[in-house]
Amino acid sequence: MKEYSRQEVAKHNKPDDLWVIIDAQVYNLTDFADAHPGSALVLHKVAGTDATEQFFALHRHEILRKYSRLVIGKIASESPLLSIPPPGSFSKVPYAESLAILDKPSPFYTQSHLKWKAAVRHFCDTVLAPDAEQYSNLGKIPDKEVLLKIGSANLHACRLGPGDHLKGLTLLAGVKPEEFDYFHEAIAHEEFSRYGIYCYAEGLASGMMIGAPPVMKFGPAWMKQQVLPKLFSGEKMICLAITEPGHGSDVAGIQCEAVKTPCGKFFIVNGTKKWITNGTFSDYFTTAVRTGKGPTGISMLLIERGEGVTTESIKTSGTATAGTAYVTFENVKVPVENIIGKEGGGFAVIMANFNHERWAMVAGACAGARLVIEDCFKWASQRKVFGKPLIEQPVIRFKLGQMIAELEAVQSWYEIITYQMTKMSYKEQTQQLAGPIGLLKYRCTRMTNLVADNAVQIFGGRAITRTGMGRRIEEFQRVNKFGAILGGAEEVMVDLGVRQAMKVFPKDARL
Ligand code: HEM
Repeated sequence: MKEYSRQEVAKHNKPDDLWVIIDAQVYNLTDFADAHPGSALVLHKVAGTDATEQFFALHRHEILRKYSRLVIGKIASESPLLSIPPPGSFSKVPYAESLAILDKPSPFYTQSHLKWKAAVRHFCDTVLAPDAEQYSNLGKIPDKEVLLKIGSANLHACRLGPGDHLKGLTLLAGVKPEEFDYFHEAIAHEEFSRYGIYCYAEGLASGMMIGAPPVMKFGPAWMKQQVLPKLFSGEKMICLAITEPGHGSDVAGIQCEAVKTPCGKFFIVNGTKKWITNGTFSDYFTTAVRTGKGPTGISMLLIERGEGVTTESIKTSGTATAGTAYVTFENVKVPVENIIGKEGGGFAVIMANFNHERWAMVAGACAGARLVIEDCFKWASQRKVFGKPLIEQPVIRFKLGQMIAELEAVQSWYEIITYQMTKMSYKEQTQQLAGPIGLLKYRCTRMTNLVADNAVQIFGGRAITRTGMGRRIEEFQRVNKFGAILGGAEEVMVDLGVRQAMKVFPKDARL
């Protein structure tokens, strides 16, 4: 790279000959100035000077990478201070990584988990990151190629937990299928949520994480053999269709009906489903239908996209990248073999499935909150107000500390529950962890609420601006409420936790 002295750069100080120094690199901005989103005027004012401080006060560092074509050289015998970590590396910002990952002793994480985390992060940094922002901003669903690459790395299957479905698969970092546990899975959820682009992460087949387990755990053999391989490869997509316009957390109120034909070979399905993640681009719908009256009248049915199935994109607070759909089933003919579990046994399937979904949501939410905290720490350290960095203000340190304390508390509880999952069968998890996971999810979304609130106050106006330095904060605070509603509303979660506890409350306990 060509080297210049600072005196040499200083000569290029006019609008038609405009160089600046940013972090020891020399940029020729002459032709760029008129296209500069912050105006040409501000660049004219710093022409020929070192504008490092002004730059970092107003831009995210990624912009330098994006506009690296403007670099014409470097300042002789100076090195850049900013180190852009290579793909797959961990952040050195305090609390930006969970404590266990940073070489602190942990009762849960082994070398296998750490090498897995590094490999999944490398995959996400190199395959997902370039796609993420572009697709999310356009409101497009993730590139099919990306979904296929996730399939080639067997990551779709890994996000569905440990189990027989991993047998014979080659996993990243040489992790053996038999050593893969819920901590490996949790790490995969964390990494997939690390972009601060919620709806993009949702679009990465998160519908599969909730739509495929009923097939895996309760589906008939033919369904597992024919459908699962297509899902794991990324060739086909599946989603979970439970909620309806009139019934959200109140699963017992489901109205979408499936009536058997006189020959007994088919169901005819009629009804609508709302807020179905990935529904706009799914090939299969794991659908809760009413086959009779009362709680035993609910069944789960695998419905393939075809005649009578229509999906419309719902305009949510996020973007269309998540594929959130309004689904209509109109006289859809479904073979009776497509029942998942027993006819009339849908309620149990739904309840068992919710645990895994809620737990995975906590993993993703913790990773998202961590990213926000990292951005806040960086911003508070580099942003100067009233003559000193924001972090010099006790009120800012309090807000940051509050966010960290809340996050680490939730993270610890979620790790303990993850450990319990590694020691329990799926049935035991359903019986014993539904209540604690419900309460954990509630605690988690209260934490993200506080993180969003504090982060907005730390970032100020930039937290309500979709582009620029606070873009991750803006997104986080805009979609934060998704977690408090999806997979069961906060109030329902708390109630579930207490009702489950009441079931095992000792009859002979007295004050
Ligand atoms: C390599 C040099 C530079 C590049 C490639 C660049 C690029 C950009 C881009 C892409 C934005 C839009 C940011 C966004 O909304 O995401 C922006 C905004 C801005 N830039 Fe630059 N810029 C450069 C240097 C500078 C310098 C040296 C200054 C000040 C002296 C400056 C001042 C601003 C201002 C004031 C804004 C508007 C910020 C806001 O809306 O909060 N830029 N720049």
